[in-house]
Amino acid sequence: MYQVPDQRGKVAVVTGANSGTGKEAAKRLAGAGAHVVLAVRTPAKGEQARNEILAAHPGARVEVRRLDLASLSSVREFTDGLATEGKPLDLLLNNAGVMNVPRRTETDDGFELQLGSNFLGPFALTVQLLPLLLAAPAPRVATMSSGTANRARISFDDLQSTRAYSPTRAYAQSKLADLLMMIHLADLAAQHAWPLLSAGAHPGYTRTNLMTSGPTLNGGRPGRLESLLYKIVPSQGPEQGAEPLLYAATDPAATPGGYYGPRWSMVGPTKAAPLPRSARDKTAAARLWTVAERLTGVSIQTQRL
Ligand SMILES: NC(=O)c1ccc[n+]([C@@H]2O[C@H](COP(=O)([O-])OP(=O)(O)OC[C@H]3O[C@@H](n4cnc5c(N)ncnc54)[C@H](O)[C@@H]3O)[C@@H](O)[C@H]2O)c1
Repeated sequence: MYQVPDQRGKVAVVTGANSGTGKEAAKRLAGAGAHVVLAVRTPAKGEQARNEILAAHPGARVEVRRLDLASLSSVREFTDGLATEGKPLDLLLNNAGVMNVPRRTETDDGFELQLGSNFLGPFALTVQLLPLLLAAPAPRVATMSSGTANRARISFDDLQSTRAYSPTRAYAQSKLADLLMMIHLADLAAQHAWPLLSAGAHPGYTRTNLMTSGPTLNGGRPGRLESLLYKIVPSQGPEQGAEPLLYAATDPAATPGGYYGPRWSMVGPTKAAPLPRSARDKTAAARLWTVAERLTGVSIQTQRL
């Protein structure tokens, strides 16, 4: 089991912290002494997670705040709330995500739902939190991707899947976009000499709500083939699934632009997972960052850094 180093005195935001790997990461950070903000779409579910964390770690500092990554105004409300309080932010864990949404759906802002929730919302969140992150001595942004990013491509000519929608392709694209964001943020940190470390993770096949609330290999209800695959493909619990993300967020050996995977896939978490070839394309990373700035209206130039 990965031992999270002492986090006393640190403030952490974990998105999607009411379930799965997010709840586990929040629990482990709180157990290591961090003040953890559970950033959740449904506050009642966040309160339930908070109670569970407090039951495991009485006296832990855990608070619930509403954040809907599928809404830029909700992201703005969330970051404005933290900015008003002005506490430096040590850790941001971009964990939340939706997978294989069966039919093309749009966010409040007109983005394809998986791109919006998994990438554009987290992009706006990350950039808007930069002033608080850069006020901390050694801030980190850890971003959750997925093994599906390995076979993804960014369709710059149809980013929002308006011409053709495939649940799995749109999910994989959003997770590759997460990796490109992580890489470009690491490059920006180097360029600007920020002390910020940006690293990525993928959990490996993990038994969470993501796997049980509808998503399947074909984006519909699990068929016989999927049900069989779920039984035979090795999977793990959220306790293990959260570890690569926790490693990226807290381990002294994690490196800028590092990418960490599960132990059983023989690539980590103490060793970097191989970055998919498409995630090593720095031109694509810079291009996607510019597209995200245009789509969200959020950029580092408009932040007080
Ligand atoms: N479970 C796996 O096998 C697996 C594999 C690869 C990658 N992942 C990634 O791991 C991350 C965590 O997923 P999980 O497996 O714990 O599943 P999960 O469904 O338990 O957790 C996802 C969380 O994201 C939250 N979320 C979804 N949309 C949101 C929104 N618009 N605003 C705020 N929160 C939102 C959900 O409420 C939930 O708390 C995701 O990014 C997912 O893509 C999971």
